Amino acid sequence: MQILTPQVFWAQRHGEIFLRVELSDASDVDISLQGHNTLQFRAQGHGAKGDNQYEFSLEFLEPVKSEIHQKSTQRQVDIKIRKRDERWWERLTLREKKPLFLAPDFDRWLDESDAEMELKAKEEKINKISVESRVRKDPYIGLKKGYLFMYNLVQFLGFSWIFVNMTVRLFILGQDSFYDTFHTTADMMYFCQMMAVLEVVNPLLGLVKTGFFPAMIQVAGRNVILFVIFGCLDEMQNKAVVFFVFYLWSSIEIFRYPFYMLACIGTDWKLLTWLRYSLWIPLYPLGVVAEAVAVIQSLPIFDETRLFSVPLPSALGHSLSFSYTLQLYLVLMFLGLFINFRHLYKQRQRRYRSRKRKVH
Ligand SMILES: CCCCCCCCCCCCC[C@@H](O)CC(=O)SCCNC(=O)CCNC(=O)[C@H](O)C(C)(C)COP(=O)(O)OP(=O)(O)OC[C@H]1O[C@@H](n2cnc3c(N)ncnc32)[C@H](O)[C@@H]1OP(=O)(O)O
Repeated sequence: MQILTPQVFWAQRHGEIFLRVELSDASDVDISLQGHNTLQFRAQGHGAKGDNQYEFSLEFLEPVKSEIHQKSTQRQVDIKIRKRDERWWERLTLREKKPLFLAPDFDRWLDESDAEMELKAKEEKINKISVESRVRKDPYIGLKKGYLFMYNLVQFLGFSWIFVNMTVRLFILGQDSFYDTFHTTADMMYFCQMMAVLEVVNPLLGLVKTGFFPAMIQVAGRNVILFVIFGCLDEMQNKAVVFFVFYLWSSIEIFRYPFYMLACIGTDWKLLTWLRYSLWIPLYPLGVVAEAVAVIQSLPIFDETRLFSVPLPSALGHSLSFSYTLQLYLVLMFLGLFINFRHLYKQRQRRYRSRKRKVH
């Protein structure tokens, strides 16, 4: 019987070689590896020269792994071989001159960059599945999401009430509304800012990805202004600065909390996301300036009332006014502004960089 060579088509990926042997109804298929890189193929089948014994040998460019996957169908024999080192080969065979029976398999053919993209897509899919399965493993995920959703909803309603109340009063009373902001909205602001302490607790419990430090600066900074400067000094409560501080705080929160609520249910509204990650740019410095004005206005009042002053030994004078602590706090405020401004800038970059990557 005449021994012939079948037509063989090939393609590669970074880790594998695919061979397609054009032999129908193949039987007695014998595929073996000699050394680390020479494949021997022998089979009985129907090829270009009819029913015959067909065989070929291929000496690969680089070593391959010993296990060979083979599948014979009515039309062809498919062979998959793993490369020993996962890298792109510039050709299939050690000899530069390609054997006549060998041709590219255009059904499977990819050039190096396309194969890399395919590899990356596969890796991303595997990562996504492993992240999803990790997430699915958390039995309390529903409870955590439910708690966060409710927390954000309550804060959203609280700050919306303050914002709407102040806006309506501004339209009706004009500038006069500045002076009784505290008396009309303080109870709700106390409630919202006390609840906001949870924003420091949540990252500690691993419920949100927020940094603990930025959240602490934010909550502690506002609560000093609300509970110490406005809350403890009656003289501060009817000043116009209360209006500006409360208005600036609530202007961001009526967008930030609904943004978080949507995040809890896996939804994202482009405009809301943009507002959450952009409004702080003018509002944050304005807020810090308004808070600084409130602190400066309170200094003479603390000096006069001696509230929170620290008694000193008589040799050093009467007592140390709390206004000195507040002067130090003023410096800390601008340091806090810098830290949180940088944090928010990074969050914005991260959000828009990762979104751009998802689009392409
Ligand atoms: C006595 C000691 C005193 C020490 C302090 C001294 C310094 C004081 C200086 C204080 C200056 C304060 C000035 C300030 O009060 C002025 C104003 O506020 S003016 C108004 C403008 N303000 C703002 O715009 C700031 C608003 N606040 C914030 O943005 C946050 O509080 C802040 C911590 C600053 C940043 O937020 P965060 O880090 O959380 O960023 P993200 O929104 O991107 O969230 C990160 C990821 O976590 C998820 N997340 C966060 N929280 C929740 C939640 N409640 N529910 C659900 N999910 C949440 C969020 O979705 C993000 O997830 P992902 O990355 O998957 O998108």
